[in-house]
Amino acid sequence: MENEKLNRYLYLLMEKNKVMNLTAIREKDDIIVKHFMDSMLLNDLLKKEDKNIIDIGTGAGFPGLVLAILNPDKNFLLVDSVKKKVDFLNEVILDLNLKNVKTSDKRAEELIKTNREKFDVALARGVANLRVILEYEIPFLKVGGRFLPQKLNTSEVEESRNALKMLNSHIEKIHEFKLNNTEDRIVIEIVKDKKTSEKYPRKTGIPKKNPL
Ligand SMILES: C[S@@+](CC[C@H](N)C(=O)[O-])C[C@H]1O[C@@H](n2cnc3c(N)ncnc32)[C@H](O)[C@@H]1O
Repeated sequence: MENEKLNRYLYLLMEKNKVMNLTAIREKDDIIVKHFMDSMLLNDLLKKEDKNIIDIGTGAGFPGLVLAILNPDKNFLLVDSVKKKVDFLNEVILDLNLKNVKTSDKRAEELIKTNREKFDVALARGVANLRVILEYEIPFLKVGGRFLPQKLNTSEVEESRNALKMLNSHIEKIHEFKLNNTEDRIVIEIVKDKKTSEKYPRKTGIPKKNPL
């Protein structure tokens, strides 16, 4: 059942990619490894009690839509500020009859106004530097919630110390994976310790222009 849905999603992605630039990765086997398997690395890090999950800058649905298919008992909000990408996500959600996924084409800095401290888990893959995505994501988390950004290595961790402090969060663990038994991948497990000041995230564009 899940496999059928993942296959259909792969098919819809490849079809749409012929007419619009959803992903620069075009070969089927590469899409399976670099998008689908890479997203699945997160699955074992999700806990039974994680019910509400947000994926900011999801693009064509990675990692959020893959995880939503694998976890029909959890609610996912997939966010991307590019409307045509969200239109594609909505087509897939309708086609696969997914009941646990909602979408938004707002920027994170706008969407926060109605979604502050509502999520158990936040996700981001390939969206921006760790310092920047911390400011986008931590305000959406409940106290005790976890942000699980995917990165290729730990090079952005040191310069993110100030952002972690300002956002009352700490790194709990760095999880190391081998994608397809070859490429290194990491997931940084970040826990929110206390409420986030209402001044974060700052206005649209500022987190990226002038990171914490
Ligand atoms: C490089 S793509 C990565 C897409 C997907 N996560 C993946 O790994 O294939 C980054 C996406 O983040 C979106 N994005 C960047 N900043 C954003 C923000 N502040 N709010 C919402 N979406 C944002 C962009 O529109 C873009 O589609």
